Amino acid sequence: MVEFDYEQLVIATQSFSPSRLIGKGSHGAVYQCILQDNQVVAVKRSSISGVETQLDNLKKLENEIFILSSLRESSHIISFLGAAAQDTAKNDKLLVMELMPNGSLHDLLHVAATPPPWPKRVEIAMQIARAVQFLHEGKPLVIHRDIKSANILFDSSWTAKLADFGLAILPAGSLSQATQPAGTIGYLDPCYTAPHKLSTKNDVFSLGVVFLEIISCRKVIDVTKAPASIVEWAIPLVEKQRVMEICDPRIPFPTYMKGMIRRILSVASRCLSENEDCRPTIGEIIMAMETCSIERVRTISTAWTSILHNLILIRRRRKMTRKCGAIHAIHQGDVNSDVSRGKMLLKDILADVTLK
Ligand SMILES: Nc1ncnc2c1ncn2[C@@H]1O[C@H](COP(=O)(O)OP(=O)(O)OP(=O)(O)O)[C@@H](O)[C@H]1O
Repeated sequence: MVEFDYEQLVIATQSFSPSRLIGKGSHGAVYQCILQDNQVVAVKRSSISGVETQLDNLKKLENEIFILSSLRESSHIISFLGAAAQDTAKNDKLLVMELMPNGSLHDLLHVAATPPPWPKRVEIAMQIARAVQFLHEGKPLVIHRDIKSANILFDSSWTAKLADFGLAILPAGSLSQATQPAGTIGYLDPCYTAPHKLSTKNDVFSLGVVFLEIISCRKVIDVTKAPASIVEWAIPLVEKQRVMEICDPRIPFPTYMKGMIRRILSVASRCLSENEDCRPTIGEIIMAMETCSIERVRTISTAWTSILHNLILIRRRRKMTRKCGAIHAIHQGDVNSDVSRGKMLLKDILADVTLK
């Protein structure tokens, strides 16, 4: 793990100046930081209010540093660049990570003026599923415990990456047996009621909620609506096959995407099953989503092949008609016809025949 110099980071964030503040969460604040080599990164510092909460926040940040430093590089997980510790007794720590300049999925869905187009939504859903697959199928196995749209951030090329590993846990570690359930209301698995109920299916539940949020653009808890919970609202509609009512009505729906959206909603409803054993594993989720995109590509490529085939046929027919016209002209000895052109076309025909 790269150890940064704490004092250098203080200078590079202009002493955690409000002008460098990107955002604040319940446990920490993130600042834009310009390193000596002019690289622009993000630095997370734990919140420093109240002695007890300060310790809690520091523990959460230390946990995030520990988890991120145990992971390999992944294109779907925020890149960890290193950490810094204050060398005096003040016990302050900093996490250095890649800067995600395009905000969060939460803001894209609920704050941005223009809703994301359907193909982009499908792409984002796939990228998040891949992030979870990396955690659940990788070594070490990691359970994130706080998958939500606010923790999915976009890099400069609008690739979605999973961030905020403050609550993440390595189930193989001794800590996991004692760790109390945690997460965010609206995304938290109702089955996760005691430490021993920790499982990858907790993340699968949260992923299902995020899928519903991407397709509907509805907030996960919206007290102005009945039912307020996105899960209670959407699942009965999926069960009654009224899936189109869940889709965000603000932008036109391309017909060719219908199958894929249906598939995502059906996967979401399985992720949200009350019985954890009925929920799919992340491998099954990816397989279901990939099968559908392969089917889509196949449909599109079949359509393209038939369009190209028809174009070739039309061109051939036109060419043949012109050639026959020329032969006819030569045979008839029509003085008005361009005999030399006819001869040239005849040469073409002979060349064609030779080639065939
Ligand atoms: N690498 C990053 N690049 C840009 N912005 C980031 C980055 N990491 C976090 N942020 C933003 O900083 C803010 C606070 O970050 P974060 O949510 O991780 O803090 P937290 O206190 O751990 O969160 P929570 O309230 O979920 O516990 C959020 O608005 C988030 O979008």
